[in-house]
Amino acid sequence: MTSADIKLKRLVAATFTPFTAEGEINLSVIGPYIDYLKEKQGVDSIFVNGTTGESMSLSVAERKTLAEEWCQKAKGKMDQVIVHVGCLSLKDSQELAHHAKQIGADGIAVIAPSFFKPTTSDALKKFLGEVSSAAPNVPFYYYHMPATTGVNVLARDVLEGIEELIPSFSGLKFSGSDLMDFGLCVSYIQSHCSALYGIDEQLLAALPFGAHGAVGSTYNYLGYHVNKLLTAFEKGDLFEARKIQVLSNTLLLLLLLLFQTHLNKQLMNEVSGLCLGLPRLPVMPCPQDHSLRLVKKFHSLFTES
Ligand SMILES: CC(=O)N[C@@H]([C@@H](O)[C@H](O)[C@H](O)CO)[C@@H](O)CC(=O)C(=O)O
Repeated sequence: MTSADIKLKRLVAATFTPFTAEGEINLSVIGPYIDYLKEKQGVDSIFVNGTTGESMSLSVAERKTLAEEWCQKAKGKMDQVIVHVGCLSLKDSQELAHHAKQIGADGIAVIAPSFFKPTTSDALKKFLGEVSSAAPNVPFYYYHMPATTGVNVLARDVLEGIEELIPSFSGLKFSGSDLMDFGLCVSYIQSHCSALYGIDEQLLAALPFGAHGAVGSTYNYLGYHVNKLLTAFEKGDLFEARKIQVLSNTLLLLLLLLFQTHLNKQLMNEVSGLCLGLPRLPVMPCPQDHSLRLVKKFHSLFTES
């Protein structure tokens, strides 16, 4: 049995891209980062070069180098590495998809292009199909994120008939707040496919709709706690599950009030002790007073209780 036969479930950390002080990608942190996720957060799968990983600010060459390192260092440690290969250019996406296949990625994910936007589900499906044709046997995930891409096509319309176009279709990462659409996607997909929810602050609401797991940035530093939320939900202990969701949302409320990718990354730097560096422009570095407030909140909620 290969990892491709194993359904993607539970928590998947959307990883940050480590940068050096000079703003170059920093491969040396990736090994320790994977160990940290596994040992301290109980996270067994990763989603690399996504939104949290600032993929759209990386060159194709950087994305390849990073994907290679993540896959190599994750071998024998992580269950699955999903490489996001979506780009504005179909050619770039195909090149990354083909590369992901060569390096043995467990899956690829593709977000809708957001400059020239597909305006119909058919146009979007055609784009996704063309990307997957560059890596035909690699499990394929559609990455739905309408608020960020501005592509307001219902996910269930994208999924309709997708297996004919993409035989390797394996599921979707749904980073949208329309739970009706999400629920319909869950009921539509085949049993070997995964529906992964991507708005961390609403995870508990997505579980009764049938989410098989979740992909998100906060599982980098809250994985340990959110794993307990999943277990509580599975046991039917909604009181405990709600308690954990509210605790994590109390932190996220502050994060969202001040939100920018920079803060999220800074929080991960502080909590994990890893040196992931600053984000890349146009994302600005985190003002120190914000980061101090956030770290204080994190400790008061999660380490002092
Ligand atoms: C807009 C955004 O960054 N969304 C995050 C969430 O995990 C998000 O950070 C979290 O829900 C806090 O708002 C993920 O959906 C993104 C993600 O999984 C990725 O990095 O590809």
